[in-house]
Amino acid sequence: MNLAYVRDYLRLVLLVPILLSSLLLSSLLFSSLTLAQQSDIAQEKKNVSQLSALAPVAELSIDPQLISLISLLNDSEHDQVDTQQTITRLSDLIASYNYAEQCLLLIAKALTAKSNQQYLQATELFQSAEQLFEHIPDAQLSAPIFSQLHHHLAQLYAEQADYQQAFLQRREYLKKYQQYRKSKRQQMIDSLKQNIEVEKKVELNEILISQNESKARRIAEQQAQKQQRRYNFIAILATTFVFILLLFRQVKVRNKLLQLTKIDALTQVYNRNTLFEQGHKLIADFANKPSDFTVLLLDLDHFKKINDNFGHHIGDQVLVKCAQLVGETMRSRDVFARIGGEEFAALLPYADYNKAKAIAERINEKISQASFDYLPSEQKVTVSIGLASMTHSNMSFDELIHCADLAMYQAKEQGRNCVVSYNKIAHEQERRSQDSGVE
Ligand SMILES: Nc1nc2c(ncn2[C@@H]2O[C@H](COP(=O)(O)OP(=O)(O)OP(=O)(O)O)[C@@H](O)[C@H]2O)c(=O)[nH]1
Repeated sequence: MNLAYVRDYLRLVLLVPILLSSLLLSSLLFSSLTLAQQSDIAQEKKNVSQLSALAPVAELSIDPQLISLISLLNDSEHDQVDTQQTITRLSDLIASYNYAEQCLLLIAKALTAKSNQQYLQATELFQSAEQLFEHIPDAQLSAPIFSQLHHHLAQLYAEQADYQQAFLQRREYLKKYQQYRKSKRQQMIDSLKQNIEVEKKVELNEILISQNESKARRIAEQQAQKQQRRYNFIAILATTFVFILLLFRQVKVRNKLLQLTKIDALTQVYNRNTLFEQGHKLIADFANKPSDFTVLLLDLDHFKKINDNFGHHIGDQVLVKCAQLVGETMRSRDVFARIGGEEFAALLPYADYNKAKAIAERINEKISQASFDYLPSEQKVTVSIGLASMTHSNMSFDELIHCADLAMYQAKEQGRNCVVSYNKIAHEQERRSQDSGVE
């Protein structure tokens, strides 16, 4: 009991002189303040109280000049005159400053006072600055530029042997420092996350771009293929067209050649081959189905004289004209041909003797009465015609032609420009032979 009592007593005895000496020191320091400095502090306090009326919550903007001023002051080798001038200059802007800027200006002044070892004044300035903390967002206060206030206050309190306050300030400083580190770390994490997100987005964007490119390439390829198919189709179409054109041309040429083999080049009527071909065919048809069939053989009279007198080319024109005149007399089913030189033949199916004779006489009349522009008017062109009709179905075409030929020669003998029927000759011959037999 006694020992504890003695210990408490000693503590009290030690504490009282410490308190007394600190009070004495404070009063001495206080008295050393100049009147001007006191008025400064008063002004600062007034400004603080005025600004307290406003209460912005969002992070406050800070004049960059203040930031560089504080960092200069934190440099132990700073130019005091220069920094003092800056403080004075920036103090003029106090009316336009927000809480944070006000606070930093106070911190700057406090740092100046502290470096000038005006600890009491520095403490008061730091305290005034601290009062503004309630108007500044917590996140902003954890920044070293603000939180250093606690560090300096801790030093100043320790200097003034106010260890409790020093401890509290130190603790506050560490707390804010931790907060600041934490928020910085979080910021870094957020920034990394953001970077990762951005990278992901960039990657995704690149994938999308490459997908779009490959899609565009695919579309272009498809279009090129489509175009190629179109070209191929056009090429095939053009080739087919040309092929068909050539085929038609070929057919046309072939027909032309075929026609040339059938047609007489000068008179454009059938030639000898066609006549015999058609004649054999008609004879074969009539063998199955007997009907009237007559052949005319025509030979121009004294044609040699025409050639000799007027020239071969005039002879040719006479041949052409005569062929044309005979052609006009033919029926659609008749076959008319030039069998050589100035000799022609006509096949008249379904024509009996009388009908054929009428046709032959019509031909005779037409040619003899025709006018030939290139011949003198007195020059007449006549034709001798031999006529032979089928008398029985066993008669061959060659026989029929031969009979017509005989009749034609008879017509020549009778003085030309006439029609002679083989049937009549045969009949005459028969009658003569009968007469001679009777005699
Ligand atoms: N211009 C021309 N003359 C031809 C052609 N073919 C044959 N001749 C001529 O026809 C003439 C036939 O003469 P001929 O056989 O003596 O008969 P023709 O003078 O008509 O006397 P007839 O038949 O007895 O009336 C010949 O002079 C041939 O040269 C031809 O294509 N063109």
